[in-house]
This record gives sequence, structure tokens and C-alpha cells, in this order.
Amino acid sequence: MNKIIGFIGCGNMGGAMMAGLIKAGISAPENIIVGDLNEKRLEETKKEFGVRVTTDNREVAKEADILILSIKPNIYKVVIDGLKDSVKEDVVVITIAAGKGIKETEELFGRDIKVIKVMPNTPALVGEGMAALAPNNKVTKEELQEAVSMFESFGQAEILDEKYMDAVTAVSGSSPAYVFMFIEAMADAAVLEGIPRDKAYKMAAQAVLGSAKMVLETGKHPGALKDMVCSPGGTTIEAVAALEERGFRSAVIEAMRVCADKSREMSK
Ligand SMILES: NC(=O)C1=CN([C@@H]2O[C@H](COP(=O)(O)OP(=O)(O)OC[C@H]3O[C@@H](n4cnc5c(N)ncnc54)[C@H](OP(=O)(O)O)[C@@H]3O)[C@@H](O)[C@H]2O)C=CC1
Ligand SMILES: O=C(O)[C@@H]1CCC=N1
Repeated sequence: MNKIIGFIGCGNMGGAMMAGLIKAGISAPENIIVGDLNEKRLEETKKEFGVRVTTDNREVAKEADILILSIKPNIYKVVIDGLKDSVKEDVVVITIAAGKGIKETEELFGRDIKVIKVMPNTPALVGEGMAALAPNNKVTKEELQEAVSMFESFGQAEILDEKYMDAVTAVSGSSPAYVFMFIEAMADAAVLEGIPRDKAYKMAAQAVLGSAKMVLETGKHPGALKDMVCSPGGTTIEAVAALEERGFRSAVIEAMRVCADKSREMSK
């Protein structure tokens, strides 16, 4: 892609997307310009990826054909206020901030602007991201397709109505954190059994990776895949019974409900 991609904020998520784009070869480093206030991070980013960096967001806004806002929701207004007069007429703004929707972004820019609300996740860093995209009515089909291709270059992408974004935040934006907790807990239990820690992380993580692949590639119901592991009177069903007794599934459902609620609250 020959367009200039600008990042405002290059932290956990902005950095993961930027690395994903470069690793996938979809964008040359010189076509990426990154604005952030953290000079140390900018220096490291420049050194590692060869992208252009600046502490002046307006420099990014002036050049970007696609402007990715990857700053925290609490500074959203202040950052947009600072750069809105510098953006190109036809810029496509991609916003990933939790709870910051299309309408609020349009209002903050104060004019007709192309906006795509996206909820990505950090596995973008390793080419296995999941992103949902919702465009406003000013974004053309070609521009939306270009954005989808960008996100597909480091994972999977789906176009979804904006009304689902709070749920998307719970199921794929935030969920890597729950999965890391699950892996950490499994590894701790393996260490308790005497397995060295490095091997314990590898075994727990590979089991999660393989199980996720089975869901995606076999098309079988997760319950049926679970049943394939549970031998009658065997070891797995003991573990499943213990998980059920401790409310494993209801804990996950409740966690996602409060996550989506928080996202809704942040959009008020
Ligand atoms: N982390 C995740 O898994 C996901 C995050 N998101 C969304 O992405 C956004 C960013 O989150 P995340 O990457 O985790 O946050 P980070 O804090 O890791 O990154 C934000 C970056 O923006 C920098 N920054 C602060 N102020 C400014 C400014 N005025 N101009 C330019 N840059 C600035 C920060 O610098 P400094 O550190 O010095 O403050 C930091 O480097 C959030 O809105 C979040 O909702 C969405 C999906 C997943
Ligand atoms: O925790 C957050 O608010 C952000 C949004 C999704 C993942 N991290």
C-alpha cells in the first residue's frame, strides 16, 4: 500500500498494529509516521522498525492518508483538538479507543470526516489479531476494503454494525487478558506438579493455541470438541466437574458482561 499511515499513540495497541503492518509487508516503514509523547518509546520504535517518528501530532496529521488514533480514551478530546485543523481533507480516521464511537469522533473533528471505528486486539503483534470494523457513511467501499485488508494483514477482520462494539470489546478486544490469566494459572498448576516453568508456559500456551485452531478449522461445536477429550471415568471429566463446581463458565460470562457494560459506560 502506498498511502501514508499515521499513528497517534504508539503504546501497546498502536505498537502492535504498526509492527503487524510492517511484518506483513503491507506498508513500507517510510510510509508510516508515528506521533507519541514518549520520546524513549519513539526512539526505540524508530530504531526497531525504521518508521518516521515525531512528538508533534500535527506533523502526523498533515501527512496521513489513514490516521489511526490509538491513544487512551481519557485524552481523546484533547488530542483531537490539537490535530483536527492539520488533517488532510480526505483523510480516513481509524479510531480504536474503547467507548469512543463514530458520532463522538465526528463531533470532535467538527466537520464531515471519514471515520472507521475499529476494535482490534494485541495478538496483532504476532499476526493473529482479531478486529471488528464499523465505517460511517462517508467511507467509500474501497476505503473500507483497504482498512479490512490492513487488519487482515495481521490477523482476522470482520465488518460489524457499530452497535456490537461493546460486545466485541469483551469477546476479542479485552479477552486476550483473560486467556493470558488462564495460561498463567495452568502453568502455575503444572509448576506445582514439578514441571519447569518455561516448559509449563509452553505446554499451556500450545494447548490453548491448538484448541483454538480446532474450533476455527474443524467447524465443530466447542462442546463436541470438549467431549472428545473427556474419556468416561477418566481424568478430564474430573477437571471439568471441578471447573463447573467453581463456576468457570458463569465467571467468564459475568466478566464479559461487566466488560461490555464498562465499554457502554465509557461511551456516555
Ligand atoms: N491494549 C489493548 O489491548 C487494546 C487497546 N485498545 C485501545 O487502544 C487505545 C490505546 O491503548 P494502549 O495502546 O493499551 O495504551 P498505551 O498507554 O499503551 O498507549 C498510548 C500511547 O499514547 C501515548 N500518548 C499519551 N498522550 C499522548 C498524546 N497527547 N499524543 C500522542 N500520544 C500520546 C502514550 O504515551 P505515555 O505512555 O508516555 O503516556 C502511549 O505511548 C485505548 O484507547 C484502548 O481503549 C483497543 C483494543 C485493545
Ligand atoms: O482495557 C481497555 O480499556 C482496552 C480496550 C480493549 C482492551 N484494552
